[in-house]
Amino acid sequence: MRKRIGILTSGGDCPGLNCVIRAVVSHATLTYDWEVLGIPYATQGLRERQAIALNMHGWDLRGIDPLLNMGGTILGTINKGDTLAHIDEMLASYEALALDALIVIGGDGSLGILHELANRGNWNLVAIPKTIDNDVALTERAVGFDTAVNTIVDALNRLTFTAASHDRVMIVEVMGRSAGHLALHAGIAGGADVILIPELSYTISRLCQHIAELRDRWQRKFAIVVVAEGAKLCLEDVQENIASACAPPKCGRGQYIADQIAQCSQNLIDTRVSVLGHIQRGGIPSALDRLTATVFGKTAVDLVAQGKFGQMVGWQNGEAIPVPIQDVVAQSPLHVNPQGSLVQSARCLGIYVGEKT
Ligand SMILES: Nc1ncnc2c1ncn2[C@@H]1O[C@H](COP(=O)(O)OP(=O)(O)O)[C@@H](O)[C@H]1O
Ligand SMILES: O=P(O)(O)OC[C@H]1O[C@](O)(COP(=O)(O)O)[C@@H](O)[C@@H]1O
Ligand SMILES: [Mg+2]
Repeated sequence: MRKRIGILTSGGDCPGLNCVIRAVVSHATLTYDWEVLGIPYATQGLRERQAIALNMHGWDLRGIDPLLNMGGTILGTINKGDTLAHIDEMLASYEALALDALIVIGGDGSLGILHELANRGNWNLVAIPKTIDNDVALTERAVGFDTAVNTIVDALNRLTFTAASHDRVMIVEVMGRSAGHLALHAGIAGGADVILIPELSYTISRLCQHIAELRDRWQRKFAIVVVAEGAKLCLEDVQENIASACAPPKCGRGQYIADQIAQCSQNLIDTRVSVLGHIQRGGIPSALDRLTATVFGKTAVDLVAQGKFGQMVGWQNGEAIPVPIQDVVAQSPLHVNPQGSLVQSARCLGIYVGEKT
């Protein structure tokens, strides 16, 4: 009998999701002649028993396939809601939709939720990692990360020239509440002077000293500071700043750092803050994200064909390979290695990346 598979996107959106959907539908249809149902809004759509028939030519515009380079997800997604409260409805939907398997595209949080559901319902689940945070374990790539890094680097390129023209310290706040991969990759590639990430706490005095040194020792009158939204102060600074009017989490990390730099320099240093926000989640997927999405989508369909369930498609040593979802969930979120090559290279280039651990 003709197989029927479901596909959904879950968690924060990112560029490249539509490219995964495109690959899954194309391969499932062309190679296996399966029926593919798109489930809108992740677990919410599942709970409401919604499904849209996806076929290879349903979205053609004069032969153009917009899914290759369109940001976001045509299926919609959610990153909030009490999944456990509606577990029975979701389990019943999988049965009612008569799915032979479900392919889910999600980050660390979504995979945890869907893995739990799959266990309870005995579902045939295959997962594909996506996240701009790049914090999914057991894979060297996740869809969306490369595009987000490029978006930040583009912003840093622009900000560098205006910072230099006005001798300003430009503070750029980027996403990453618990993992600093995005800030670290984009900061190094974009020529930042300071990169502050959740994994390596920083002190205000060392930060200000670094900025002062750039000016006094190297005659660099401007500076670029990249700060992850979850960057952490050293414990002693946290105590000292507890009563401050603008201390995280009361105000954003970027503004807090700008205020501290202004204070350290008796307002001699002019600062400006750019919070990149959801700009980092938008845009046309990069070539690398399109390639990753395509290979991941194709491999997920093959895993379904081989009956290899409970697996996530991971990227290791240049190849897409299956890794058990339960191991991924147990080891996620994946943090920056404080002793890793990126942190060491940044330090050797004179970038302040927080205190040594
Ligand atoms: N289907 C869902 N239903 C409810 N909450 C969800 C769902 N998917 C994700 N979330 C919430 O959103 C957060 C981010 O999801 P995640 O899959 O990690 O996305 P991202 O790719 O943005 O990292 C999770 O930690 C979880 O709290
Ligand atoms: O879209 P929202 O709900 O504002 O979420 C913002 C968060 O989503 C992300 O882009 C993706 O990560 P999460 O796994 O936390 O959803 C984070 O970098 C950011 O902190
Ligand atoms: Mg996540």
